[in-house]
Amino acid sequence: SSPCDRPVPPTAGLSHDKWEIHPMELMLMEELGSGQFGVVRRGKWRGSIDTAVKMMKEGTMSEDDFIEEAKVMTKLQHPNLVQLYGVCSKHRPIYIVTEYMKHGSLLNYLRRHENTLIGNMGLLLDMCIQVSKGMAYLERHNYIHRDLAARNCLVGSENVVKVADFGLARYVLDDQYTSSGGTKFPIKWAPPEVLNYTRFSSKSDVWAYGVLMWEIFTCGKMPYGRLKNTEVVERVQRGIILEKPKSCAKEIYDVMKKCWSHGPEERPSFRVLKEQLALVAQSLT
Ligand SMILES: CN1CCN(C(=O)c2ccc(Nc3nc(-c4cccc(NC(=O)c5ccc(C(C)(C)C)cc5)c4)cn4ccnc34)cc2)CC1
Repeated sequence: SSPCDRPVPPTAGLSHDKWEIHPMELMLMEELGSGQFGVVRRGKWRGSIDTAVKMMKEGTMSEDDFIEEAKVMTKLQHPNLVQLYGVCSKHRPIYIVTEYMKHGSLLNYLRRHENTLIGNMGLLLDMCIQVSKGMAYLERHNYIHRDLAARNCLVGSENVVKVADFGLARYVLDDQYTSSGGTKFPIKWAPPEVLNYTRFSSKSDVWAYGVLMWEIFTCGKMPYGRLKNTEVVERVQRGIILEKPKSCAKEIYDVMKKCWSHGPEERPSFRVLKEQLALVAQSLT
């Protein structure tokens, strides 16, 4: 009988919680660092797969909501997104298991390699293009990052750059991070509509992407230098934008400026950004 005749047993797909990783299959190795969530360690999954394991400090995130969302996140797959392999949610702290990126955060990579990167506009532009591809994929899937920045991108072998921790911001419990008045809120990557109404969208990700481009072309400088958050909010609302980085071609700065259009609808989509940057890359070769 053809499959459509046979009733599907109600347990189909539930038994293999493919987003659930058995801790016995994970071998934890050296610490990679710690974020506001707790410790992140390198791991081996099923003996051979390199992973990064976030061990979520209790009380830092709404775990049940995240575990539910993880089922969706594991389905988001793209060469420029850090792949979520799954979660270990049957114990505390829960573990978030992703693919491993051996060169760490893009921000640290830019700062560490400033001398070799600063003159290599082609490589810096390629990093921007890689991020725009990952973000265009998220945009196509109506998935908003909410904290796109060089610190939340990672570098792997052969200068591959991937976007990490997309959507994770929604599960952070620390309201110093979640409320726009909080000390940990990423003010310098936020557009006017987020500063005023915390209205997140793929177009607010595009604003943050413009700041990320600025971080890449300054090899990891802090946007707006040492200005206080209140001073940055005031400038952004008055339409004052970041200056052109020294080693950045005018055509590239023109793209950044479009990302910082005051109204979200005036900003290009990631689909358009990706195409515009590919044209700029062609014109520079
Ligand atoms: C030669 N260098 C030596 C030093 N070095 C390293 O030690 C190093 C090497 C590889 C690293 N890789 C990874 N590191 C991490 C990592 C490490 C520390 C902290 C974090 N991030 C977090 O814990 C974190 C991320 C996002 C968030 C928000 C607020 C957005 C929700 C909160 C917390 C990630 C995650 N990864 C996912 C895939 N690969 C990695 C990290 C560091 C880099 C290479």
